[in-house]
Amino acid sequence: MESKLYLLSGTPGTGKTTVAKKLKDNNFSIISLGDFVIQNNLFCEEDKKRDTKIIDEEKINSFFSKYLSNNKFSIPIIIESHYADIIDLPCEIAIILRCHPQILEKRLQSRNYSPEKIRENIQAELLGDSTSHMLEREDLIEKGSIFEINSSNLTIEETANKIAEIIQKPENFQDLKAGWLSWLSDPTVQMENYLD
Ligand SMILES: Nc1ncnc2c1ncn2[C@@H]1O[C@H](COP(=O)(O)OP(=O)(O)OP(=O)(O)O)[C@@H](O)[C@H]1O
Repeated sequence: MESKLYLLSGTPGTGKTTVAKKLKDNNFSIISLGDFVIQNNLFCEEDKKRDTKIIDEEKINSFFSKYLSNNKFSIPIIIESHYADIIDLPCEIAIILRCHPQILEKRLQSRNYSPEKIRENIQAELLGDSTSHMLEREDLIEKGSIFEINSSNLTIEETANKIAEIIQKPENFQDLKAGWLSWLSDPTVQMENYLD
């Protein structure tokens, strides 16, 4: 039997990589899509202005699909990336990590990101871009299997455990179905600090 696929998305800095490392202990294989793309050079062009490379979604999907067929996985696979939604193979569940903008700002500052890059990422989190992208996946919407976790006040371990629990029994987490969280209507978010 083929291994089941799960998607873990969220704005950079929300904790996907850190939490995914913990999930390895819960018997999941982890694939960091960002590393996979770099290792296999799955880019189509360079955005010189933003000093970044543009990913080639078609190439990623065809390469990834071959990679899964050539490597037999015996345990479920979690694909983590802020663009995990682009994976067009059948997936069981998608989970989006969310983080309070003020906490995210501190985390991104500690990465020495430029003020523009921090602002861009916080705006993406404020607007729930990762959730919106995932909600374009009709297959997952039909199954009602897109969830959001607010990890702002959770430890890394608690976040990892919550992910494992959702995967095990999604029916117990109806309250976490995508759309429940909006920073835009949260009075603790100082919107004027982040919007242009
Ligand atoms: N509850 C928490 N869950 C996840 N990360 C946390 C938590 N509390 C603090 N952190 C810290 O936040 C940072 C998250 O960074 P991480 O690289 O895991 O984010 P990411 O979402 O994978 O970012 P990117 O998309 O850029 O890879 C880490 O330094 C981690 O230690």
